[in-house]
Amino acid sequence: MASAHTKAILRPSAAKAELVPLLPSRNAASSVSLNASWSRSRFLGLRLAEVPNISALHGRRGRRDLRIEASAAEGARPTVLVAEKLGEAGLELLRGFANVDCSYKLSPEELCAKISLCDALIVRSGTKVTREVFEAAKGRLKVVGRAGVGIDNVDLQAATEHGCLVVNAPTANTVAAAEHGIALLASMARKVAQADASMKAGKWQRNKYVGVSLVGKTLAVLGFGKVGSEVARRAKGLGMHVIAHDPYAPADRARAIGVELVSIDEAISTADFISLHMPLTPATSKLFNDETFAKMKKGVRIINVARGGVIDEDALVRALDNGTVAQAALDVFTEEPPPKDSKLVQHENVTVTPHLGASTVEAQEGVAIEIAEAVMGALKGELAATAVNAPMVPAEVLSELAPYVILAEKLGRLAVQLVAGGSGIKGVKVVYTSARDPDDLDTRILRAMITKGIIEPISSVFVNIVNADYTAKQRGLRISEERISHDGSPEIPLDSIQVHLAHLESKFASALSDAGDIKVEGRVKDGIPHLTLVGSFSVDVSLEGNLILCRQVDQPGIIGQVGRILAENNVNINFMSVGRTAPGKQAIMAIGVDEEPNKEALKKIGEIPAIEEFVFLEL
Ligand SMILES: NC(=O)C1=CN([C@@H]2O[C@H](COP(=O)(O)OP(=O)(O)OC[C@H]3O[C@@H](n4cnc5c(N)ncnc54)[C@H](O)[C@@H]3O)[C@@H](O)[C@H]2O)C=CC1
Ligand SMILES: O=C(O)C(=O)COP(=O)(O)O
Repeated sequence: MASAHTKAILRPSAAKAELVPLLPSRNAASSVSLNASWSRSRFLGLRLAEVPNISALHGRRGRRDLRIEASAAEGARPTVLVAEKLGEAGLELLRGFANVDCSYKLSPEELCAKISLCDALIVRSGTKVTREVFEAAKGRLKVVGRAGVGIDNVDLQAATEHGCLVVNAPTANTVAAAEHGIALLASMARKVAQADASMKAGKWQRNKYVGVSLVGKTLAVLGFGKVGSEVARRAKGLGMHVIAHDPYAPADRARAIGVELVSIDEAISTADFISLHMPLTPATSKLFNDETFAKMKKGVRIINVARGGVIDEDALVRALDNGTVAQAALDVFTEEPPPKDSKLVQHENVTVTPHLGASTVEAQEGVAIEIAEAVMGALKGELAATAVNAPMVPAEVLSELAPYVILAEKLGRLAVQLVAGGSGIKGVKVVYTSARDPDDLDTRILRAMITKGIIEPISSVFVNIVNADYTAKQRGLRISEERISHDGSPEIPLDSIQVHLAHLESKFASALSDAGDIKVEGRVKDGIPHLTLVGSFSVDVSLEGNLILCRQVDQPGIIGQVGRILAENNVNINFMSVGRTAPGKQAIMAIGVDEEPNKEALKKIGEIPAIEEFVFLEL
């Protein structure tokens, strides 16, 4: 923590002064979420552990949160709780790396009781990973792996607030789900399940089970993502006319398959068959209700292999009873398993399967391997390609930004240590100077690190790339970003990063800019982060070890006096630079030191007559 002295208000006791907490209290409720998005799973991910010091981004809280990486390195294995059946190939991979506890069918209470002993949790759709689970984890749970696509059973907001990464396995069961959709489509049209049950009951009812043909019929695919587009492709092979509705799907992908993207009203009012393939979100919950059924073509047939909650099930029963919907084929239900006396399940025009979309041998092996790799990667400090609640930055971008990531955190740490007691930080402005096109510079990871640098020294929360934006918002910390274009080479991502803390008193008055902000600026030189500006004084000191900033009247001998005091206390100087306004006027001396000087040494530096103020800062 910073210590600060000024000649005017020299307070030796301030050598370990507490910094002012950010406002409002960190317990304040907030509804902010960090870029959680369903479509994120399509982006490339980061491999944090491959970049020096970047693993600190994930799950670090001082020494305690280095635990997972340290434990992997030291042979103390992390513990992975597998709460639902997972393919053997995935379990084998996990066992090579972690202690694997396969405990299926845990009650919510049992899950909460176990979770504080686990570093990772793997689930399918049958386990609700609620806020209570994250709270019960007491900070140990670092990653939740969803062995499948839908993450509506994981409280993403709570995961983000707890800095817990959520990863899924978004691709391995796509074909299985699409094939199941087609299986339900065909078997519903030909009443296969009903005819089968009738024969097994000893009957031979050829007239009762007359079906409808698929060829030439219109199928509306709602949700034209991975599964939806595979269903569309297969339905075209069956000779169907396929249209699709998806507000976010690219038109060229639809065109490539020969599918027309239409409005939801057009889709549901013209289709003979409707197949649902969107996620369950607040926007899609009960999207199919009395009103939507009323707009459908009479006798429409509906297939749902997505999520039960997308349909108002009572409304579907009414639509089946009044003939608006001729048939439905459902793999998913609002409540799973549905109540035994569910009218929907029992309805003679409804074909049901118990959430089997992903249940093929091949898909389950694939999903198990996909999620095991994602979870292991996350535990090693890598951010998986399938992270759902963290910004995705391609590996090559991350590797290029690596020294700037370190610089960003150090500038945040420096700036916050310059704040004088009494004033809470509210506004942070980050200014990036770069020759790059703004679209070609992803600053989210830098912003996360500046946030980490500002918040961690003054609080007990740990900040990582998952919860940085959330934590900042929760604490009332507004972080704005500005770009200044620069004439250098676009090969270099950034020329400089400036961190401004708005209108605060500083322990080191020289750190205030003309605008009255605490201002520090850094650059990367030969791959090493340097501090290059404090307030309006240019300095140049590598950001390693710790830092002493002194302001003095420019005159001979000061460097020698400070150097001698440090040497007498066995404090090694690793870098030194002096920035002055003009010869003989005020100067700032920035001294990089490997060790922390003791109070006595700091006091002696403060007593050098020419030194007007100084501050010791931990990097
Ligand atoms: N029954 C089962 O066992 C399985 C079910 N699923 C479910 O299938 C669904 C689709 O999975 P994927 O295709 O892998 O996901 P995806 O993310 O690739 O596709 C979902 C698509 O839905 C679209 N969408 C979002 N909101 C929409 C709205 N209001 N209207 C229309 N489209 C909207 C998105 O833009 C996206 O293109 C998910 O709900 C998933 O949980 C997936 C695999 C197996
Ligand atoms: O992947 C999905 O979204 C699924 O619905 C599959 O669920 P499951 O893993 O079979 O419980």
